[in-house]
Amino acid sequence: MDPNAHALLPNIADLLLDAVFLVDVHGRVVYVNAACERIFGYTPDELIGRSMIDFVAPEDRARTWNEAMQVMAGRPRIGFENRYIRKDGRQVHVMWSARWSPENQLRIGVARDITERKHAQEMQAATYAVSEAAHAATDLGAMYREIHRIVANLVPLAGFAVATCDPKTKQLGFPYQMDLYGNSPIIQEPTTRQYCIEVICSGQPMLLTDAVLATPGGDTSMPAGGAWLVMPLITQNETIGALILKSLPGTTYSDKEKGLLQFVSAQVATAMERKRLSVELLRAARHDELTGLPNRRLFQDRMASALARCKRKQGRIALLYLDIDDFKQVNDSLGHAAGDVLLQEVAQRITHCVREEDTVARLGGDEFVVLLEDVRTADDVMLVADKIRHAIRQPIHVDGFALKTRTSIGTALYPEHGMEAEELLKQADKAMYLDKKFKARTFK
Ligand SMILES: Nc1nc2c(ncn2[C@@H]2O[C@H](COP(=O)(O)OP(=O)(O)OP(=O)(O)O)[C@@H](O)[C@H]2O)c(=O)[nH]1
Repeated sequence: MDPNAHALLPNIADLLLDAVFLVDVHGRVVYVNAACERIFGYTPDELIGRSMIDFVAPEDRARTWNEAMQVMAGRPRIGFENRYIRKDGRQVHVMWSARWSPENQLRIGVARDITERKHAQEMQAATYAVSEAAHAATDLGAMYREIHRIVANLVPLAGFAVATCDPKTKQLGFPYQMDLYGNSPIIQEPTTRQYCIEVICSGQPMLLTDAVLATPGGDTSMPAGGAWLVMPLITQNETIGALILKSLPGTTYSDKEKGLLQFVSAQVATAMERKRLSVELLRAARHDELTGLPNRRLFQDRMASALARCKRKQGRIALLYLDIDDFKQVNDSLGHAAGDVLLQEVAQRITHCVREEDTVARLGGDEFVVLLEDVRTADDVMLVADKIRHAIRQPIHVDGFALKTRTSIGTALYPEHGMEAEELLKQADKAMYLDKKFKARTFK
């Protein structure tokens, strides 16, 4: 090569947009071009003589070391990607082209800053992950946990909370809040509520740079400091809540991170609304609208599961079939709305007479059914039936009238009266009919 041209090489290297490194056999930097400072934030003086691996993000060190060994063994490589920590603490993604120079005993590496591309990929991956979470999560709780995981993969996160606005009451609640170690709660609800309302009203994110939202005494495992970022959850039609992110101690969120989080929040808002709708639809399909009780379909599912459990464990269950006596008269004399109130009150009273694990369902009209789990004797079933009869017999106040209501109840036990749901239901219905007929005859 012309010696003049040779002398120009360092100038040429400094004009390159990619960073050029020469690293010796011990892994120490011996030369860098000007682009290194732009990409890594360190001046050549700050890099030369230092060990290259010290600048690599800790999570990538092992595979970077491995890659360096491969290159030094004479296997040149184009396309190895890893992350470095810039002087300002931010992460930079680079793609390498590297080879070993045996005559100089130096590793020659050219590094391209691919942070922007990675950022775009991250956004795409986050969109996909959020939409996947909305589909895969069985309920809203599972979805919040998954969103926490996705956000923690995108930005450094010490804690995460979700604030949601109830679509009916417009009340703000915190259905999810968790720190790095799985502790909850992490926020002071009254203070956080004020900030969230502000964010929801303005539709603008808010960055709080001290511990204003933290629970007093909470999070003692970490030094104080760090920032709180409150991001509005905006759908096409409205703001449905906020995401609350707590940064790692002593750090805050950069504008770039805020931009990424704003994008992710929009995806999360859409996914949350979709999930909420599907949860509501599922609930509506399995519950009675008037009383909020399980409907026939959900009752059948519960019955099937209870029977399966019983068959496995030789257990016993009972069915109570209830029908309000002369309910038609309430409708006819006081109107349908009054009849509705009576049905709602009856539903409540039956529910209060049984245990939480039992199921009270409305089959339609004035007919209810109770599935009692873990029944010991037939006498126990009679006791529950009497308790319900007594509860319903107490006056029910509707439209200024104290209505005296009675109910007919028929019972059936598994395994005595049948092995399958249908048989048991038929048997309980028949017994209820006999109860009603007996009372009618007695009354006459
Ligand atoms: N208010 C109200 N009434 C309903 C609803 N669904 C069904 N009904 C009415 O409930 C009544 C059911 O009456 P029945 O069970 O046939 O008759 P009953 O007066 O209770 O007589 P017995 O069962 O023989 O004691 C009918 O008048 C239906 O129109 C509802 O959601 N709300």
